[in-house]
Amino acid sequence: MNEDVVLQLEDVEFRRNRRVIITDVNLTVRAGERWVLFGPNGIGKSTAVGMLATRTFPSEGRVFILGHQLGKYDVFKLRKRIGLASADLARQFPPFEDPLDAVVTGLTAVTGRWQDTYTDAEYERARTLLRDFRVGYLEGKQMWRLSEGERTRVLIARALMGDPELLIMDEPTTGLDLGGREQVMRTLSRIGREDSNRAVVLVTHRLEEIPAGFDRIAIMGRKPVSVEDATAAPNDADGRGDGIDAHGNPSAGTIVYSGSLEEGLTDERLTELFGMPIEVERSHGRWSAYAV
Ligand SMILES: Nc1ncnc2c1ncn2[C@@H]1O[C@H](COP(=O)(O)OP(=O)(O)OP(=O)(O)O)[C@@H](O)[C@H]1O
Repeated sequence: MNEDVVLQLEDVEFRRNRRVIITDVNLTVRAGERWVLFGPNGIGKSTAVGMLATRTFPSEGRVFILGHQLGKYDVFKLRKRIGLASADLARQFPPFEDPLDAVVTGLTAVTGRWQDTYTDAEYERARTLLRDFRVGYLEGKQMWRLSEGERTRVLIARALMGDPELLIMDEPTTGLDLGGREQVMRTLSRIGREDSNRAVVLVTHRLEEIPAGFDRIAIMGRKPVSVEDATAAPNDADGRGDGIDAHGNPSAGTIVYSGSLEEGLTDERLTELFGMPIEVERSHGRWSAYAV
């Protein structure tokens, strides 16, 4: 595989309880690229991220991360090279963990300090990161007491702790107030524009939260259900039950577009994706979209 390929998903499918959640997912992310993974609620973005972060395995297809095939290489080694900020990860911290420890353990990718030890310099870096996100005052507190916004900032600081080759952020601005969101956006824009080989994947369902420097997008939508697999819905003129499979589940999510952000975010594509007329706008370098 080409050396600068950081992530490669080949015909990936993920199934649970007889339901196909995502299918036919193909994506290549190279060193230094900044990607947005975009799509409506429940389409499978976090499911895909679970694989990119080595937390779940595909039911079909192959996932390569930093040159290694998922399932055929030690995930603990891989995790040390990946920075992750996600709500799933946030739930894994022991409730009484000191936020400073939650950040410094980003180096070893464990949740919950146990027998691992860190140097003074590493702790100093963790403190600096906390201060960068204006939550230096959280040192000595307990994770379970943090507000959602504080927890988010701790998570991003942790994701950056190991200077990772691959940075994955799943909805990093969830729960933040306006000031907090804009502050995280500033940091993400800095990461987006930094001159480095770091590959970054940012998951969002809000166009307003695409930071500067992110110039590629993978858009997830529903794969059309084949006529044989569709369930007839009572008021459905063509008797297909749009987007509902034979078990009554929504049809699988897939990547319907990947490439340049500017070419991807069109009125037509979002109108089709959300099933209503949408107009996309861009001002002050930021994107937004409204139903018209
Ligand atoms: N382990 C699982 N078992 C069964 N169903 C699952 C599992 N994980 C996810 N799902 C289902 O798969 C679908 C996709 O979920 P996922 O969280 O990946 O979507 P998402 O695009 O991240 O959504 P959101 O934008 O709302 O966070 C949902 O319908 C969810 O209920």
